[in-house]
Amino acid sequence: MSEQDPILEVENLTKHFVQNDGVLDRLLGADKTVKAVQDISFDIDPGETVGLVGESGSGKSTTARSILHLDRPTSGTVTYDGTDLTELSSKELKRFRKRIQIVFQDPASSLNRRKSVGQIIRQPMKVHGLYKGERTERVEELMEQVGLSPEYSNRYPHEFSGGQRQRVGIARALAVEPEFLVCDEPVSALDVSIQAQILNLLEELQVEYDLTILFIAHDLSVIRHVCDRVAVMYLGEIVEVAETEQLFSSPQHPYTRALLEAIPEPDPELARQRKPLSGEVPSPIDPPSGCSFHPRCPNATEECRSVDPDLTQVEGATDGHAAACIHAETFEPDSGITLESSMGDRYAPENFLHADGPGPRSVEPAEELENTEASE
Ligand SMILES: Nc1ncnc2c1ncn2[C@@H]1O[C@H](COP(=O)(O)OP(=O)(O)OP(=O)(O)O)[C@@H](O)[C@H]1O
Repeated sequence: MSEQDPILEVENLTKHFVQNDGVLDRLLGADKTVKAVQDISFDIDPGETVGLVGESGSGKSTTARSILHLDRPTSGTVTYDGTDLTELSSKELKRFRKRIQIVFQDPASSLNRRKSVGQIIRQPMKVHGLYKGERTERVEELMEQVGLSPEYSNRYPHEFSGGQRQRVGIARALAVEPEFLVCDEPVSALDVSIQAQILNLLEELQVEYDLTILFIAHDLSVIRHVCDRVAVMYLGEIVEVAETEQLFSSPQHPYTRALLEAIPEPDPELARQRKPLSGEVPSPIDPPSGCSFHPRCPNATEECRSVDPDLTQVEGATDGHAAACIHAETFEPDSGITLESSMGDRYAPENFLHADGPGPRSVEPAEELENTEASE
């Protein structure tokens, strides 16, 4: 880890949503509180890529939106480069957003279908009053950087494949030269054959733009080849943090172990030994007592029903490897799960690095469309 000050410091961040099922609930005061994010803390150093991983509903997107203040946090602070974002007015926040941009999961819904891709990429420059008189050239430059031919700038999102639309989403995020990129499941909606290309592209652009990245995913095998450090989220809480290789070689929290077990294993013998996690993430309206993972945990004891381990109290929580589990130290150091032997590791270096050549290439819309499957 770098010895510089963190660029982003998230401290005791909490985001609750108030939900009611209609007018009657409102009148009766029967509002429910969705505890989407519960008192989480973590730092990101300049130039680092930190992964946030967890099942659907664990609070990853809400964390991202709260960091960007697209949703105002209920409590806690988000400090970016020494500025407490919770203190900023809406106008100051708008100015600030030039520095932090987001790439969304689903490029089909996050791009305005009535605008050409050129207009879409140009929009953030207009909002922030940048590149006046040079916007057309900047759009062309960005399209080339993300591997799209500028001659297609007048085409509309539906004329592109899913992978190409995500390239447009990335160009839009980079249009104002941000320092920090939040990538919210940027490849989850894409066909597997396209995922490595987009991850490659992000890796190249990270170097070019000197970016710090918060990378959100539910798939640990994506995280492994993209991130320096990982925070694992369950039901609104961070349950384990570690440098990436450490997390994979000696996961400490039973939930992290379960996520590793969930990675597909082609060898039937090894697949049989896997113990996939049963059940679903409980409702954040009424989370379980004690350790919130205890109802699904294979190692849970009576104590886990009442004791709620606080990650921030665990040694190494800010600069090393820490897990919020009272039994963490009793587990074997090695999980025995080898991703290298698994087809689940489709992002292994030989597949991942420069899967589509040494640099971003210009792709004809039709060419990549042919390579994508019906899922798009
Ligand atoms: N605006 C909202 N109002 C009420 N509840 C919400 C709202 N946004 C999110 N939630 C709830 O908060 C919890 C966390 O959702 P969130 O989208 O952050 O999880 P996630 O880990 O990003 O999952 P996914 O990958 O499915 O998006 C979920 O139970 C979700 O239903």
